[in-house]
Amino acid sequence: MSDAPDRSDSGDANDATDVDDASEAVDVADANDAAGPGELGAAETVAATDGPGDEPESNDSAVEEAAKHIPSGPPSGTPPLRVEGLVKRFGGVTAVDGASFEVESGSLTGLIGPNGAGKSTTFNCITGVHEPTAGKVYFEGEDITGLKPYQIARKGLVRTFQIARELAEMTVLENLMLAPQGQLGESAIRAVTPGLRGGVVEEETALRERAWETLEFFEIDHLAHEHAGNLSGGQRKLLEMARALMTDPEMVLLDEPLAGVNPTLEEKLLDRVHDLRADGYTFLLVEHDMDVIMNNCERVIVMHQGSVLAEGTGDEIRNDERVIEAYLGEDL
Ligand SMILES: Nc1ncnc2c1ncn2[C@@H]1O[C@H](COP(=O)(O)OP(=O)(O)OP(=O)(O)O)[C@@H](O)[C@H]1O
Repeated sequence: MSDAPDRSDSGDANDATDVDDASEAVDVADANDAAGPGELGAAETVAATDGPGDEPESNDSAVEEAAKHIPSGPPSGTPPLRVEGLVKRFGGVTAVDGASFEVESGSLTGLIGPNGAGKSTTFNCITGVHEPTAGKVYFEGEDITGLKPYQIARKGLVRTFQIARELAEMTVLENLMLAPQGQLGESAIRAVTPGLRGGVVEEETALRERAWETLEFFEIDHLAHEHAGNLSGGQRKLLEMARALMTDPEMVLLDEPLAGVNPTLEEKLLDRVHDLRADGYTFLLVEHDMDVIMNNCERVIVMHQGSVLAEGTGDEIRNDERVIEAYLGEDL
């Protein structure tokens, strides 16, 4: 592993052979094992961009210029996410039982609750992994209930996914290059066009530049040619977030992004989240570490037994009798 990132694609052709498997993995119901929305339809993209001799058309000044635009940031406006009366039943188990809440634009909102409260199922219903039994999910005012994960991702609402086995066998750069064809946001394309071929640039080139910028933003560019499976737990988390950011989303859902991450990388990851948030991105964060939630989220939603028990600032939540009771004396 070299510290100086090699911007050529040194990954051999075999590295891309599992892409079809990765794409198929998206259909797996268990989100934790599934590849993220970023892989959909990406097979040709990788095949087309990873051949030997396919050197990136580097233009340092353009890349520097582009880096200033990362992240390019979404427009601000009304609450981007609204969940209304969400219900999800699995047979006789009611995992989510009428949850309703809003996430404000540009906020870092925490979603907490005791084990089994319904947080992950809510995430899965919002992002299309599960179809809700009842209720509605609105994104930017649009009803997205029941849409497929890739359709929701295309609208700018993405989540992080654990790096699946197939993706672990690919390099870090390839993982980012798996952003879906035609799904790179227009602002992402604009961000890499200044000075390049008079403004006419192929999406493939934009995708590569975007991948490098994103790696640099997360400070994992030195790992570009490393197989994802060789990364530490914390580096993987950075990669997972980098992959989510590749499509220039407006809102990112983070499901325990700090699990197993050492304090140094945890700080780096949170710093990046705050940077992105300052640029207008909206985050909804599920995290068991209360200190992380209380120190970083300006708003906290507490779920209990499938519905929303309380909402407020960290201090309000910490002192809410109902919340204290729900956690049965656990430290808040
Ligand atoms: N696929 C499923 N089939 C049956 N029951 C499920 C399924 N997924 C979740 N549940 C149940 O739904 C309830 C809510 O689970 P969920 O994972 O959403 O809670 P959570 O708040 O994310 O919990 P944790 O913090 O422990 O991850 C639990 O009782 C769980 O056992």
